[in-house]
Order: sequence, then structure tokens, then C-alpha cells
Amino acid sequence: MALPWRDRLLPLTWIVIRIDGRSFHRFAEVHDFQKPNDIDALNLMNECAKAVMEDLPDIVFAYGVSDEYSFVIRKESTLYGRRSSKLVSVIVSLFAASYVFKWQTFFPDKKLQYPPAFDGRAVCYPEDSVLRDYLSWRQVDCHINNQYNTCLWSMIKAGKSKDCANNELKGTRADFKNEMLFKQFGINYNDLPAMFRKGSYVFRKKVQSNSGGGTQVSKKSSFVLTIEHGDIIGDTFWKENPYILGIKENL
Ligand SMILES: Nc1nc2c(ncn2[C@@H]2O[C@H](COP(=O)(O)OP(=O)(O)OP(=O)(O)O)[C@@H](O)[C@H]2O)c(=O)[nH]1
Ligand SMILES: [Mg+2]
Repeated sequence: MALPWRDRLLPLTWIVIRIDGRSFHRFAEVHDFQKPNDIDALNLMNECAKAVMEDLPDIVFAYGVSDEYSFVIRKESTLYGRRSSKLVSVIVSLFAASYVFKWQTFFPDKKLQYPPAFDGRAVCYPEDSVLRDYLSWRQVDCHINNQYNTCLWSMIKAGKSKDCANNELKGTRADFKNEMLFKQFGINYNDLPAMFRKGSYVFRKKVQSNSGGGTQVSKKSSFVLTIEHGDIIGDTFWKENPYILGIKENL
């Protein structure tokens, strides 16, 4: 048994717990997910992330793509004594249980064929800028994979074998793929849903409301767990929402 202090994550650092679906290549096949993106499956992932964040307020942000989700726990958190095994296992099991619990809502006509499983790992990021770099990296990965898979499945749907399509795409650049999608398949890549191109993120959105009446109207703000899709690379998103990570410097 690991000694508890060995399991403790470095104090005052961002903790990122990344979970990933186990053998989701097979899971997607067995459950006949749309290729390359299944809207219902992605929405189900997003709702599971939201459920995890509802349960654990110390998670301030989550970013998800395909079968993975990264949960960001605030620097000052002392949740479960910052024990890695406890944090990872609680988040993974809560996510997997939510996936089964909510399955029927997203797939009312599909039976869940077997229990899904997720793995998880914890990484600490002491610097705010490195946490932002991590999130940008996951979003770049989403873009690269999605652009590749959109080309691949357009070619396969047009009659090419998977091997042949993979060979044709090997080593090609982003602009080549964009042009191929447009010229051969009439797809303007930028018109595809942002959820496919940019992934999804969950955070507590600040909403302003008026309270009181007559001359006593005052603005009140509250925070609502929200799922959105868009750019989190660069400063714009974080400048517009500085309260999410509480990072004010260097913006
Ligand atoms: N058709 C379809 N497949 C998806 C979708 N989202 C995820 N997947 C599948 O899930 C896989 C996720 O990739 P990985 O996590 O690298 O592979 P994995 O099969 O889950 O294997 P391990 O994570 O190593 O256990 C993708 O390669 C797809 O096959 C989707 O929306 N539609
Ligand atoms: Mg996986």
C-alpha cells in the first residue's frame, strides 16, 4: 500500500485529472456511433463532465474531446488531502457511472451493450501559463485529429478503402486537407460544428441579473455550470472570463 504522503500531489499547483475511454474504438463500433463524430455521444460525455463538476466544486474548468476529458482542480484545493489515487478514482468512477446513468437520455433507442470504462491520471502544473499551454495542446490535438478524421471518413464514404485513404492522407498538411474537403466533398471545414472542431468546455459562467424593484434595482451575479464550444487557445477566452481560473497577471 502506498504511504499517504507519497500519494499527495504538490501543494499550491494546478491539478489536472485526465480521463480517457477504454477501448472506445471498439465501444463506438459496437454502439454504432456516427463517424467521425457522434453528436449524441459527445453530448453525453459533456453532461457527464458537468455531473462531475456539480459534485466537486473544486474543479473549476473541464475540457473534453472524443473520449477524453481533462478536469482542472484549483491550485489551493485540499480536496481529499490532494491524494492522487483518491482524486483520480473518484472522478473516473463518477464519470463512468454518470455515463451509464445518462445513456438512455441520449440514446433512447439504443441498448447499452456492455459497461464502459475510463482510465485516469493526475498531473500537476505549478505555472498558470503551463496550465494554459496544456489546455491549448489538447485543443490543437482535437483540431488535428478532427481534420484528419473528417477527410478520412469522407474518402471512405466516397468508396475508398481505409488503407488507401490513410495512405493518401499520410504526411499531408492542414491546407491540403482543407482544400481536399472543399474541392472533393464540398465541405467548408470552418462550417463544421464548433464542438467537432474545437471540443467542449465546462465552467461556471457568471450571469448578471437584476434584483429588487423601483429605484432599488441592483445587479446580482451568480454562477451557472455551462457547456460551451470555442477557442481556448490564446488570450481572448481567458481575458473575457478571468474569474474562471483566477489568473489575472500576464494577460
Ligand atoms: N465513431 C466515433 N468514434 C469515436 C467518437 N469519439 C471517440 N471515438 C472512438 O474512440 C477512439 C478514441 O481514441 P483512443 O482513446 O486513442 O483509443 P481507444 O480505442 O479508446 O483506446 P485506449 O484509450 O487506449 O483504451 C477514437 O479513435 C474513435 O475510434 C465518435 O464521436 N464517433
Ligand atoms: Mg480511449
